[in-house]
Amino acid sequence: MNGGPILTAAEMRAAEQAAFDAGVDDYALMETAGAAAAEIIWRAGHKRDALILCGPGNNGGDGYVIARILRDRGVPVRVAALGASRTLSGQRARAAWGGPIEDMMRAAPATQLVDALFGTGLTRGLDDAVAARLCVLAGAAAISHAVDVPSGVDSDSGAMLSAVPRFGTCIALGAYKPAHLLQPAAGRSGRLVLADIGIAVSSAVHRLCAPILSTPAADAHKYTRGLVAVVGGAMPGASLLASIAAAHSGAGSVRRFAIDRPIVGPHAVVNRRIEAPEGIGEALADERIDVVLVGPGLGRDADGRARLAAAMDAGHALVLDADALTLLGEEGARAIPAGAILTPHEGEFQRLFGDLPGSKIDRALAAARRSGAVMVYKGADSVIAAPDGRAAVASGASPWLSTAGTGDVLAGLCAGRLAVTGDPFRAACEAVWLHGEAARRAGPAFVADDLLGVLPAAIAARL
Ligand SMILES: NC(=O)C1=CN([C@@H]2O[C@H](COP(=O)(O)OP(=O)(O)OC[C@H]3O[C@@H](n4cnc5c(N)ncnc54)[C@H](O)[C@@H]3O)[C@@H](O)[C@H]2O)[C@@H](O)CC1
Ligand SMILES: [K+]
Repeated sequence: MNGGPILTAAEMRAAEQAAFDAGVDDYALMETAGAAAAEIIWRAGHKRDALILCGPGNNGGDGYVIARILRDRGVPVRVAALGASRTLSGQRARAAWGGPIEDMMRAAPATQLVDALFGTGLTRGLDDAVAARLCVLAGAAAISHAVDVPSGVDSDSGAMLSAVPRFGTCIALGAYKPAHLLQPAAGRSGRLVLADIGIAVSSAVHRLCAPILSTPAADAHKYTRGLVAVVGGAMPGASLLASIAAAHSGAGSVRRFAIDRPIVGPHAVVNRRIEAPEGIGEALADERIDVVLVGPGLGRDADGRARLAAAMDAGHALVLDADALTLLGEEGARAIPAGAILTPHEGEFQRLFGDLPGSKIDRALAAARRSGAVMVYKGADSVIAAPDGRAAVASGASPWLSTAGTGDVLAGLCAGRLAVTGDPFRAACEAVWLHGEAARRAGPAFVADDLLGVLPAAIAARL
């Protein structure tokens, strides 16, 4: 499930330094980076006229290398700079370009725009006039590329420090950076391409990619494939959605303990009506239960609180979602059993953990460490984080997922995959991927129920 390491600016600099220490020449690295980017730009634009914007640092240096290579291939290239080059490699690349250099504020637009103003070294937002000019030039181009990161985004957090135009493509140099996957910065590029610049990079934080799933063993039976219990409450629909998602996730068996007995839904989900919260503990006292999911449709009243307490006291692996997270956030101190999966959205996360510092990745990792649970910190850029420091960031989620009930489906998938794998981090990664894939297959304007029907196909694609 490792779709490529994600490095902060400091980690990237350390990886580059390790390469320099091993004898790699720093200008040679800039030539490699520029050549890799130029190849991607060439494939998209061929001989269409291009304007390359070059900043004062090494990102600008990459820009001069790109300009020279494209010019040598016959592309009509113009270069516009934002002041002088301040790094030795940048100065060398600028000299090797050797052509005219326009003032960025006066340069006319071109069919292709390449933004090599600032990369991982950006320390503050661009001046308003510069940011506005960048937006005009990018908006006027038919094809636009951001080199490493779009200028104006904070590489480590994905925050926008000044106005950032939308680019057709962002070329990540050597490794992904948090800004490539975290919002709002991630939303400023239509396409993300990773360019290999030949240096070794590694991180415990990576981009989420498609999982490899397996079919049940030949001698499997329903209990060896995982038994999920879903504790419902006030709102029947939510726990039913979660239960059916769990049943379609590969788990062997799903039981739902709720106040209602639904008249719809698959007969394969065993529904037991338990009106009094006291009955939950007894229903969960079955050692064959692998995972308990509680939260979707639970309710936040005393009844919901009692059901949550019974679920948490039962001693099974836990998935906590929705109302369970709100109740926990209100109670504050109640210990979350180790090995649980928590699926908070932004508001629930804040209530549980307060204002943690750093990027969404940093916050998810801190919450995982603090609670001992795997975090599925949801959103357009879901971050899955484990207490041991591993994290995965999902990108490209369908915006149609922002509809009622999709969180219940995700929670059910987490529970089902946890029952199958017994590994909370792996289960959470698989669940988030399956959820995104189901949404992609469901197309536009789906309702959460539609995800259920496409889950088997999403799983089939990964067997
Ligand atoms: N370190 C290396 O050897 C390599 C770096 N590469 C490129 O270099 C980039 C990082 O280079 P740098 O560290 O030089 O950083 P940048 O090129 O992002 O720019 C840093 C420079 O801009 C100034 N600056 C920062 N924010 C500013 C603002 N808002 N307005 C005006 N000036 C501002 C800084 O004082 C510094 O001089 C990467 O993103 C990548 O594109 C690649 O060439 C691969 C090799
Ligand atoms: K850039």
